[in-house]
Amino acid sequence: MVKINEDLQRERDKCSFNITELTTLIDGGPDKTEARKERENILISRNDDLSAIPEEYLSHKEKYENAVKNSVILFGLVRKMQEDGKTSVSNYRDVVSALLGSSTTRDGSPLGLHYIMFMPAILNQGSEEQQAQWLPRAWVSNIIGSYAQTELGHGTFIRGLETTATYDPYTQEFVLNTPTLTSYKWWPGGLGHTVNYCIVVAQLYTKGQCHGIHSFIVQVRDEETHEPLPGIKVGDIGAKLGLNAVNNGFLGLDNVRIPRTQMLMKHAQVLENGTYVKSKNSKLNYGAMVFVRVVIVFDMVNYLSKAATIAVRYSAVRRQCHMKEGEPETQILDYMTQRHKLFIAIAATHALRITAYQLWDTFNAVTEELGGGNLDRLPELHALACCLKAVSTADTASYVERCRLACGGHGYMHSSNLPLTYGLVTAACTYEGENTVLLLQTARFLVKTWQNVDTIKLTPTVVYLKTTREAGFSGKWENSVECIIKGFQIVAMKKISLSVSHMQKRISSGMSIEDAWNITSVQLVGAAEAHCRVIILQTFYDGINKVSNTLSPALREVLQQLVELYSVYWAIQKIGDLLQCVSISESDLESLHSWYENILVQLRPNAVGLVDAFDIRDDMLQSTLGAYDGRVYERLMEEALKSPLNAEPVNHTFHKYLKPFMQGKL
Ligand SMILES: CCCCCCCCCCCCCCCCCCCCCC(=O)SCCNC(=O)CCNC(=O)[C@H](O)C(C)(C)COP(=O)(O)OP(=O)(O)OC[C@H]1O[C@@H](n2cnc3c(N)ncnc32)[C@H](O)[C@@H]1OP(=O)(O)O
Ligand SMILES: Cc1cc2nc3c(=O)[nH]c(=O)nc-3n(C[C@H](O)[C@H](O)[C@H](O)COP(=O)(O)OP(=O)(O)OC[C@H]3O[C@@H](n4cnc5c(N)ncnc54)[C@H](O)[C@@H]3O)c2cc1C
Repeated sequence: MVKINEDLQRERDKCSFNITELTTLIDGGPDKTEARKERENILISRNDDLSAIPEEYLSHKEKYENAVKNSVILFGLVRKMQEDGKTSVSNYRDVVSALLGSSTTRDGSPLGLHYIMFMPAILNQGSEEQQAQWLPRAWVSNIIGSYAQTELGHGTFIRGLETTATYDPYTQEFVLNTPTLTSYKWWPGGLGHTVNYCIVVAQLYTKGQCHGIHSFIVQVRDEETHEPLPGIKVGDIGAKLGLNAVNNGFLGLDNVRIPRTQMLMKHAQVLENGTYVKSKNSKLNYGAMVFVRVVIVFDMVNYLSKAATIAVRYSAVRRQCHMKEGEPETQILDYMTQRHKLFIAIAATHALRITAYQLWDTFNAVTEELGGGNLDRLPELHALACCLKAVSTADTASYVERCRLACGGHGYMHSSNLPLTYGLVTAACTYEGENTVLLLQTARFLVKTWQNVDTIKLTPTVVYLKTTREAGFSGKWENSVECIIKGFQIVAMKKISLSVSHMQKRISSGMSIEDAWNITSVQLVGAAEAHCRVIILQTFYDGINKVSNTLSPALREVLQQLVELYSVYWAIQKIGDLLQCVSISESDLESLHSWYENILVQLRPNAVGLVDAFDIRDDMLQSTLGAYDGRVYERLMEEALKSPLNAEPVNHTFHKYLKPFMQGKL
């Protein structure tokens, strides 16, 4: 029996609520908790077979080779789960995300894109026949694919992609080319040396006309030998800030021919004679990106809960300085500044989780409507997915970095798992749509909505644009969560309204629409962010209220404290906006700060219980600082001893360089 650190045990003893009750709530029910644990048992059952060398000591090439070995073992387990009927499309998101978040794919997996984008793209954009042809083999990984959209010259502006797919009616084939250096595909995960197929996004030409970008299934390597096929130039793009096991690749195509049936044809088609049949909406071709933006929000929740668990447990174990002379050294968690750094990460994990589920439901509902030919809610889904992807990734990157800093020097160690975690989440600010660009997409939707606010039926997420303008809406400020949400609604409405009026003034004074948009775009990004904050705050508040009656009083109380903490934290962060838009007095401000301090005090005894409830086992957490038993110092030393430098008492460089240098001979 492993001894638990005494401080950590004391924290657990004083937790006021039932930790299992919260874990069950997070998972969505006892059956879901059980299923998750069973999946995790399966995932860690092969841990002994996985390479145990810490990744950070490996070369770029070794990292890749190690990642392939480990990923194959892990995804092999997923295949086994599929065969045993333990996975279905409905729980696939959880299965794959648990796997990608697991210890052995700590720095990403070269097989990830196959599950995250290759298969979803075929599901989303392939006709029924194409799905029947490709998915069965992809599902059991007989073929492995990637998603090749971004090029050396263009990532954001996908209408500007240069790769071409020209239809040849005589052979009924598409001929694919990357005619310039800037048209080389650049970034796709697993493309370097792992996958043998990929979705290539290219400009479609038929009968001499360009019809914009479409997706094609292209085989890049031989299924037996894995050699690149004729006309294919493929390789790894090199070392990156993080995700170094992902094997992101480049791809050049020189007159590569594929059958007509390998253009994904659910929404648009090219007939045998080369006739182009348009999609109902060209943006349906962007469906795979919308799906991934939705799952990224879930992914952020996983990483944030890990970082919070590591930093909170460590802060309970770590003692530094004396708050009062004569008393033992203080647990750093007792410093209010430390709680200020960490508790927001706990609250945000819950806020983002509830919002991610809501977004997932919207995505599924809209996808079903699209299937029936109803495209009405596509713009709202796109606007929602864009801003939630942007804000959840930016916030998570900043909270994870706070958690890392909150662990002092030890947070800088790879073995804490905080640097790698930061590397993973900060990548998400860029991939799948760079965050500023995505916020501008949401702003575009908000501007249009605002311009027609009195004439169109408003969808639920933007109804506040109208209600906030009704007489008496804001009322007198009081320090309550409801009032903060109303305050944020007014801020968002005013930011949108101001951006629109500034743009209109510029246009009236002779500026082009494009220039007016560009000059106003800093405000527009602020408006989109404010809108997103309204959505997260409201969804979190409603989500907790909805389940409140089903909870024990102790858990209800602590969850309400988290909702309060999240709201007050953001009210203080955005106090300038509130002061500008809402009548809030100096004394309101003072009591807002006192309220915040009170919640930090109230939450203190439950901090460790709250992160324990995330129920992340040590095998998944992989952190010297965050393990359940709190043996922080022992683990740090154990990990240090794994450094290859410690394998020999004297390194050969002493004799070769240091000694001659010290003797003045070099
Ligand atoms: C089998 C089950 C499987 C289950 C699997 C389970 C999975 C398990 C999960 C496990 C966890 C894993 C976590 C993830 C890890 C990720 C790994 C890393 C992956 C990274 C991959 C990548 O990184 S892959 C590349 C992504 N690369 C972009 O992301 C480019 C951004 N760039 C744009 O996306 C466009 O370029 C941009 C800006 C919109 C302008 O596009 P554009 O120029 O064509 O459009 P305009 O701006 O002119 O807009 C014209 C009108 O189109 C409207 N509109 C635009 N887009 C629309 C849309 N999508 N839907 C609807 N409407 C749309 C717009 O709102 C306008 O509407 P309106 O006219 O009415 O105002
Ligand atoms: C780790 C990682 C994995 C990836 N995986 C894949 C993959 O599997 N498949 C794939 O196809 N791609 C992948 N990508 C590529 C990714 O999708 C792009 O990098 C991303 O879409 C951003 O595009 P960009 O690099 O062209 O940035 P740019 O668009 O060049 O952005 C640079 C700057 O310009 C600004 N900017 C650009 N356009 C505008 C505008 N219209 N208005 C205002 N500002 C603007 C941006 O805000 C940013 O500050 C990956 C990227 C990373 C980092």
